[in-house]
Amino acid sequence: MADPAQKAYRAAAATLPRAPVETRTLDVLARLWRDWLRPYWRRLVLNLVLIAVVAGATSVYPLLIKWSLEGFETRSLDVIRFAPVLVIIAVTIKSAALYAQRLLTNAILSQIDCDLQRAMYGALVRADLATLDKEAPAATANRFTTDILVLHTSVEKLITGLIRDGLTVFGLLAALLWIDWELTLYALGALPLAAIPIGNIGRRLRRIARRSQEEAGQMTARVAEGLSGIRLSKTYRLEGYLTEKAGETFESLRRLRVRAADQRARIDPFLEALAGLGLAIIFWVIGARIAAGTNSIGEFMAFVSSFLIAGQSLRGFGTLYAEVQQGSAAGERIFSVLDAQPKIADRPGAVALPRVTGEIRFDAVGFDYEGGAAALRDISLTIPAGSKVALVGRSGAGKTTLMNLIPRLYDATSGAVTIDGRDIRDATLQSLRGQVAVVGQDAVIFDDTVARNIGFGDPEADRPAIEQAARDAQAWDFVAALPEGLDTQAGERGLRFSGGERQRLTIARAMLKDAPILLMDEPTSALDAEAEEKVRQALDRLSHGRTTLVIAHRLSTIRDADMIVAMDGGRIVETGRHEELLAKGGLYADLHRLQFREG
Ligand SMILES: Nc1ncnc2c1ncn2[C@@H]1O[C@H](COP(=O)(O)OP(=O)(O)OP(=O)(O)O)[C@@H](O)[C@H]1O
Repeated sequence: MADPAQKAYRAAAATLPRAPVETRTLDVLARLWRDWLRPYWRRLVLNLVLIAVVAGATSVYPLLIKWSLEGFETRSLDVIRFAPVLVIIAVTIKSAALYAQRLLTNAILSQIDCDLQRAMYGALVRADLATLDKEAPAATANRFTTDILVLHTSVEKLITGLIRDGLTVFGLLAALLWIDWELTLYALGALPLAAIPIGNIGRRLRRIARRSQEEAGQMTARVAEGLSGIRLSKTYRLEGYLTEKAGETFESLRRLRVRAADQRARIDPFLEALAGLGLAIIFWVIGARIAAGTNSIGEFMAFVSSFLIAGQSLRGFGTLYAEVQQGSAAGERIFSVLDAQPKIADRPGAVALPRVTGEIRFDAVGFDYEGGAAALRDISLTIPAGSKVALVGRSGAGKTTLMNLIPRLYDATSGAVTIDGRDIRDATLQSLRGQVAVVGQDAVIFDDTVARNIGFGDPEADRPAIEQAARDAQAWDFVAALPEGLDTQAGERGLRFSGGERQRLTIARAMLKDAPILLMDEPTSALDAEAEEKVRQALDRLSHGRTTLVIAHRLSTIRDADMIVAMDGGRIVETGRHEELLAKGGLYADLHRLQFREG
């Protein structure tokens, strides 16, 4: 494994692949509509109808008032009897429609949130490790909450605002044109010019929104990182350091928020000024016309009041525009997750690998991490079927990287890896990974029952097979003692078990998988002597008859290996059995001396 600090640094330094920086807002909206909103078009239409009902009921109020007042004056019995009833009906209709509309909008949008989250999670768990490495997991998780929320809010406002303000603006515009088309053109002549500054503000807002979302991801990552390492941090008295580090991201997020607010705040006054300019033009033209006796004051009043109301709705549009820019930045980040195409996938014509004997060959293999230095160079190595091979070397030598190539967690940059003489890139991923079992230092236990946790090794295994695997892995003694045996919940990250117990559960899982190739990152190095002995027995049993590749941290455990491969700086520097390598006096002998002295 690479140094966690380095990993964290790399994660902090980059993010998941970004969409081409200037994807147009319209493209994002079009995609949102095409792929995510359109399936719900019927409900959306119903939503529009409800918005229209609300608007209709609202416009009935003034009519009702006018009718009632007139009726009251003439003491019309009809009016006196029915006016209150009609008011109640109108209010009831409006309230019901309003409630239904809000509910429906949120039901549609929540459904879309859920669809997007599902798709994003699916894309992420299928993504290549090389892609996932680029962002801290907590920052990626943030896309499921913050980005989704920003998109949700912006689409919600878009749906209601576009209809409400759009209808008002177009209605009033038609009225203005009808009252006096010439004056309308004069008054709105400057409007197209507004597109330039508003467009600029929009672009800036989007950039800021994108950076804010990235920063929010960093913030979540920092908080999560700090809390997950809190035990260690406390013993090193790192509270001050952590608070300061996290404070930096809070601060840069604050700065971005202020900048966004600054840009948003410019839109309203700008449109207000533009409306003022229009009004000045109206005054000027009308003034001239009144002086010439071609217009009356009455015409002037109607025009001006409609113009002012239209101006208000136009400002509503401005706010909406800002909102949409932010939503589209969030949409872009969401889509970039969906678009991360795994490079490690089945080739056309890939065939299912039949059960292998397990001979593994590395043929002049080189590997570079994206943006990193060469991690493996010119590796040529044959691991005979059924043998036990140990990888040793200093930290960072490339042992984990080499192992990761076998189940194609990464693909070699050059050269080839073959199993039973077949290039692993020609086999289907499923059949390849089905033949490889992995037991690592961190025993991964999911928050499910013990039986399920073991059963992941072979989804078709029945209870007796699971029980047998637990016995073979020396896990039965503690599993049987659990309150509900195999059906006991393992708890989050398997926290109810000790390190050694967790290891034995993962060994049981590997037992059940019964794969011909076993990869181990020496899982006993973190255990105490007693736990280690049990795990070791289980591992011996597990590795029996399989091609076993083990990363050895304690050299005492690999004296019996068929071959020891010593690595340094991404290369193999020597291979041989324990005694041979000791006699040779090279890297292995050095490492051995070092451990012996420490021991
Ligand atoms: N995801 C990654 N992205 C970029 N570089 C990486 C990544 N993982 C490892 N490296 C680098 O590749 C080199 C080999 O790392 P690797 O994890 O294979 O070493 P290792 O021998 O397993 O070390 P250790 O014994 O400490 O686990 C190191 O220089 C490491 O920093």
